[in-house]
Amino acid sequence: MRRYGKHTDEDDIRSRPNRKGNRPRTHIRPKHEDAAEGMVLTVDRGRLTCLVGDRTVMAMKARELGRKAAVVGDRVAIVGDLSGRKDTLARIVRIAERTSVLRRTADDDDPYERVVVANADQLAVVTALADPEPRPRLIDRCLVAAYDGGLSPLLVLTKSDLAPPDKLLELYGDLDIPYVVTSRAELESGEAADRVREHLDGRVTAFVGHSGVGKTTLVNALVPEERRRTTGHVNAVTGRGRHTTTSALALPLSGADGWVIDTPGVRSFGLAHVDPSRVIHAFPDLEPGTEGCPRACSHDEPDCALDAWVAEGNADPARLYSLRRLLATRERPEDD
Ligand SMILES: Nc1nc2c(ncn2[C@@H]2O[C@H](COP(=O)(O)OP(=O)(O)OP(=O)(O)O)[C@@H](O)[C@H]2O)c(=O)[nH]1
Ligand SMILES: [Zn+2]
Repeated sequence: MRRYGKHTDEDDIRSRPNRKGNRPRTHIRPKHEDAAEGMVLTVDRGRLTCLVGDRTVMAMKARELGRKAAVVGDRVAIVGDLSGRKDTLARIVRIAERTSVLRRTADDDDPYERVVVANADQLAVVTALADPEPRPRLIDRCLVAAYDGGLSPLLVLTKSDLAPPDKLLELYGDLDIPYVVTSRAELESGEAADRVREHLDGRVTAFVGHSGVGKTTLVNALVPEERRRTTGHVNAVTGRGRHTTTSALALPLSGADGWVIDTPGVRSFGLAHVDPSRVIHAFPDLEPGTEGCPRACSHDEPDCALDAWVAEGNADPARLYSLRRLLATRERPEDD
């Protein structure tokens, strides 16, 4: 587990202007040097379920954190009652700097981004090949969110017993995204879980998908039996029914080292927050070609230097085409 930058939050506090001219509060504020490290597993109405060592501890955010919200996957410093006993409530006093952030906006006009998951290494985009029909635009939007937030994408194509994956795979071929195709028979034999697991070992993977694609079925095959989720079933971690939570939920991977973060089914994935310059980091073969771009280039406009640079033979035109297709998902309405 990563160490915490001890002074991050204290520095914020110190630099805050002392408007009322009274005693600076920093002198009386405890530094919490004895705080334990934990990871946020789920959030429900301001209550955060955290893993501290091998204990599950309920906590709330300390007032000194201000408006900064802790989300699933956050590494936190936690003080107070860490016994994990019923009806105890610890306090989260620091949130460590995040290595990645999966963000979404409720829709494209919504200026407020929500961090859905912190510190995930990978985003598994689960898509059914049929029933429901694949929605490439939604996949593209998830990929943009992954690239923007610093997660590497993984495509999981389910229900190959109902339709072949070829067309969809062709669409993503130039993006070089790792993928797994699964069927009902492979789910039943355990082979589906085994093949997906190979991509998850040693990593924290957030799973997203439209409702009905088989995400729950798959996640259940990847986590210990007592952690499995079913509709209407009470969740072992939160003690609440599945439908009462809108938060993501981190679950330990069984049979390998890693975490599976299940997220609520998405219908849309707002991208108002996306910065094209962060997306292009995921295209290292194209990035050098942006040197001649105008400032704050969207890389999807007439002055973009990438066209000429690619035409000179510096990179594969198919890659630029794929990048543009992804970037364009930010400008079009979501459901088509
Ligand atoms: N034919 C077929 N059906 C599958 C497969 N995987 C899952 N299903 C079925 O698809 C339906 C939806 O699966 P869920 O796992 O509940 O889907 P979900 O993505 O979690 O959807 P929500 O629960 O609505 O979020 C269920 O009836 C599953 O049995 C598959 O590989 N092939
Ligand atoms: Zn450009």
